[in-house]
This record gives sequence, structure tokens and C-alpha cells, in this order.
Amino acid sequence: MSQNQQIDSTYVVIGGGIAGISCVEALKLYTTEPVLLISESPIVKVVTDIKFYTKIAAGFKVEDRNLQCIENTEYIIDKIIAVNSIEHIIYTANHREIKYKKLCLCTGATPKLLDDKDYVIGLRDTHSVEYFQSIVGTANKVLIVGNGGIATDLVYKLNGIEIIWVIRDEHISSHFLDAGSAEFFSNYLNTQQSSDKVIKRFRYSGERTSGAALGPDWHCGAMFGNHDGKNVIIEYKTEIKSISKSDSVRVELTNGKVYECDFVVSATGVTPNSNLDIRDGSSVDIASDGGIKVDWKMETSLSDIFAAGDVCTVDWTSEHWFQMRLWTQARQMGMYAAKCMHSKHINETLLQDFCFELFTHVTSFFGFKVILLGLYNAQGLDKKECELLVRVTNGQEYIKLVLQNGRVVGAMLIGDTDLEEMCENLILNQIDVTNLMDDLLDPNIDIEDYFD
Ligand SMILES: Cc1cc2nc3c(=O)[nH]c(=O)nc-3n(C[C@H](O)[C@H](O)[C@H](O)COP(=O)(O)OP(=O)(O)OC[C@H]3O[C@@H](n4cnc5c(N)ncnc54)[C@H](O)[C@@H]3O)c2cc1C
Ligand SMILES: NC(=O)C1=CN([C@@H]2O[C@H](COP(=O)(O)OP(=O)(O)OC[C@H]3O[C@@H](n4cnc5c(N)ncnc54)[C@H](OP(=O)(O)O)[C@@H]3O)[C@@H](O)[C@H]2O)C=CC1
Repeated sequence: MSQNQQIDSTYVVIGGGIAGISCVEALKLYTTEPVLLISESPIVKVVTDIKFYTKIAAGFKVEDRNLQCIENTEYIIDKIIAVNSIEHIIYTANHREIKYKKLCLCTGATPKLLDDKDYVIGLRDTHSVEYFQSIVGTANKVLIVGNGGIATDLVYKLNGIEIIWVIRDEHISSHFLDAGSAEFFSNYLNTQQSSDKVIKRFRYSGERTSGAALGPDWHCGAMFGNHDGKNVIIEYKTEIKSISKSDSVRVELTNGKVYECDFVVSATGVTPNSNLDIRDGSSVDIASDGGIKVDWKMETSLSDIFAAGDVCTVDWTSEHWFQMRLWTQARQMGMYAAKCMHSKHINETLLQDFCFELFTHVTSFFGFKVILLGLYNAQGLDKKECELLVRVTNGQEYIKLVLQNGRVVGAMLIGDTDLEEMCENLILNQIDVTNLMDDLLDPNIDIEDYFD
């Protein structure tokens, strides 16, 4: 579409990430009215090979595609810089003015960097991990800061290099794992595939359900053994004190340790791209984490402007669901925002999407399938009121059910456990399993028989 031409579209979606593309694809299912995608990048992210493990939990791949490959979609490669929410006009960097009836902002987020030096690197998506691997080729030692998804991915994927992993917590991957499952992975990485198939089952209640209670006490400086030619030194419960560069990059930690490395990876979370110039004297509500606030209909405080994916922050709660900036939720939110926009446009009653009844996430860590359901780490619960059922088979599976008042409220399933459907049903139906506690994770009992 040429510049300076008055463009008018019923629906406009900003951003070619998972949320934006999911929103556009869903809108095309609901309506034949014009849908326009504005993406600052000609490369967009599409979901492929989707596989449902339960009614809600789905795993999928994310592929980079050229915008031309997205069928029957009007698009403009441009950057939105401002909006007039009263006149319903978008202004772009290439001087276009676009009139909309319903607008969805899917502008994502940007990596938070510890420092803006060129030897401190952030990663925007898993694909840049591959790019990163190419530049890391010449390096011998990298220092990774952060204990979330990216750091966990990197520590596993980087080979032939020494890694210093600096985390604030007592165990690794704290945004996903508890101490017990962190120990499971560390055992596996240190001893490769363990030969003895020892099945251990535990039941914890009250105090012992919090933090590191689930596994042996972690000690600082634990190392993963030599795995694929890499050496991982983990520095627990410490942070960066200073980063400087002379011949090499020098990093001082708050625990007094000093490391020399080739560069630092700042895997320290993301900041939503929520800064938007609003040219009508109003302002959009922003949450404390910097995301654009959305209500249960994904609508922002500005009428007819919706938001989905990393850029937004939900201002509603759900009993077994919470927001986490993931592909999983970018896709769910993008599709649901489309339904919300269309329902509002045709003035139809809207019901909240079923997927927000239950937090689900399918991913893999250290080569193991990981399915997280509900409050898998007792998020937001009083740990004293929780009970945990755990079954561990070294090198094969780690299963943890979180229970409150005799009902399952969360599950962490690592390995091919085939328990995801049972766990999803138990959480959604809130079945009292008080009398089944000893059998629930007994591998010799087909627990499904209880519920047929
Ligand atoms: C290294 C890394 C690895 C990850 N791995 C996983 C994983 O394994 N599993 C998982 O569930 N999640 C993962 N995530 C999180 C996941 O990538 C995000 O939650 C998800 O991609 C967010 O999608 P989005 O569409 O909201 O934002 P984005 O994917 O960031 O897309 C935003 C789009 O908007 C465009 N844009 C921004 N501003 C403007 C503007 N003003 N005008 C026009 N266009 C604009 C951008 O160019 C971009 O195309 C990972 C994240 C990172 C950083
Ligand atoms: N397989 C998957 O599902 C993957 C998902 N992702 C997602 O992508 C997004 C970005 O990933 P990522 O960047 O790892 O973000 P995450 O939010 O997952 O983790 C950020 C980590 O950095 C720590 N941190 C933040 N600031 C500092 C600091 N100044 N010094 C030391 N540590 C700090 C946080 O600690 P604290 O918790 O104490 O704030 C946290 O451990 C996340 O939403 C993540 O869930 C990414 C990769 C893979």
C-alpha cells in the first residue's frame, strides 16, 4: 500500500509475532470484513505442528515466515508511532494514517539488559539463540545472568564453551522448576542417563512444601559435569556487582567472586513495548510491570483498542491460571482478542475463553518434555495449606502434584508421564482425592480406573 494514501480497515492488528499472527488468523475465521496487519518486520512468526496433549495444553513449533506467505492477509510493513483513540486513527513511521474500527496492539516486549555495552547481549527469541550460537563460536567463556527460560535454554543448548551461570536463587530455573526438579535435572546432567530405574515417591505437607524443601539442600558452586564439551559453573544466590572490559570482560559478583569472560548474556526478563504516543489528550492504563492493562475482554482503557501477548498485562485473575510471557499465552491471547474484537464489533455477548481456566505450558528443558498445569509451583498459595505428591524416576521422569484441601491445583510433569489428561481433569473438576493420595502416583495402579 502506498504512503500518504488514506487507509481504512475495520480491524487493524499491530505486530507480526505469535500474538499478532494468531489474532489475524482468528479474525479471518470470524469475519469477511477487512483485516489489516501492520508489522515493522517483513519476517513474522507462525505457529506450526500444533499438538494437543489435553483439552487445553498444546505444544507447537514457531517458524519465521516472510509476510508474503501469510495467505489472504492485507499487510503493511511499517511501524506504528501514535494513535488517536477518539478519531480511531493510527499514525505510522512512514507517514501513513490508517482509520480503524477495532485495533489490537501485539507489539511484544524487549529484553531487559543489565548494561548497554556491546559485550552484554540480550536475546529476543529462541531463533536468535541459533544466531547467538554462531557468534559465540569464537568465545571460550560466557557468563549468563538470570534464572528463567532463556538462561535455562542457553545453558542446555550451548556446547564447547565454559559457562558461568549467575542466579539469585537457591536452585536453577526458578521460574519453572522447584528445588526437587532442579536436582532431577542436575543429577541427569551430571550422570547422563542413570542406569538404575529407582522410583521414589514422596508426600510433603505444610512447611516442607516451600522453596528448596523438595530436594537436598543446594550448595553454592555446584557444577554440571562435563556435558557435550561444556562446563557449567553455577553461582547461586548472588548478583552482578560490576561489569567492565579491558582485554576480556571482567565481572564482579556480590558474593565477592570475580570472573573473566568473553561476554555476558543478560537473560533477565523483558520489558513490554507499551510506549505509544496517544494524540488525543488521553492516556492508556499501564500496569506496574510496564504492560498495557487489559480487562477480561482484552480491551485496554481506551475504547476499541485491545492488546495481546507480551505487550499486555491482564488485570483479572483466574483460579488456576496466571499470566506468563510465553508463546503459549501469546497464541491464546491473540486468538481470544480476535473473538473479543469481533464480538464487540457485532455487539454479540462474549464469554471468556476456556483456556484461561487453566494455566498450561508445554515446553522442554534439558531435553525432557515438560508440561506445567495450573499452579504448578503453588503460585499465590499459602504453602502451609498445600500438600505435594512427588514421584521421581532418576533420568526418566519427575512428577509433582500440588494439592490444596484434598484437591489438585497444579502439576509439574517432566518426561513422558502420560498423566497430563488426568491432572487437567482433576484440576478443572476439583475432585476430592483425599482418599486416593497413596494411589495417585503409584505406578502399579491405573488411576484412570478410579474416574471411569
Ligand atoms: C530467547 C527467547 C526464547 C523464548 N522461548 C520461548 C519458549 O520456548 N516457549 C515459550 O512459550 N515462550 C518463549 N519465549 C517467549 C515468547 O517468545 C514470547 O512470549 C512471545 O514471542 C511473545 O509474542 P508477542 O507476539 O507478544 O511478541 P513478539 O514475538 O515480540 O512480537 C512483537 C512484534 O511486534 C512488532 N512490533 C513491535 N513494535 C511495533 C510497532 N511499533 N509497530 C509495528 N510492529 C511492531 C515486532 O517487530 C514483532 O514482530 C522466548 C522468548 C525469548 C526472548
Ligand atoms: N521454554 C520456555 O518456556 C521459555 C520461555 N521463555 C520466556 O521468555 C521470556 C523471557 O525469558 P527470560 O529473559 O529468561 O525471562 P524470565 O522472566 O523467564 O527470567 C528472568 C530472570 O532474570 C532474573 N533477573 C532479572 N533481573 C535481574 C538482575 N538485575 N540481576 C540478576 N537476575 C535478574 C529474574 O530473577 P527474579 O525471578 O528474581 O526476578 C529471572 O530469574 C519469559 O517470559 C520466559 O518465560 C524464554 C525461554 C524459554
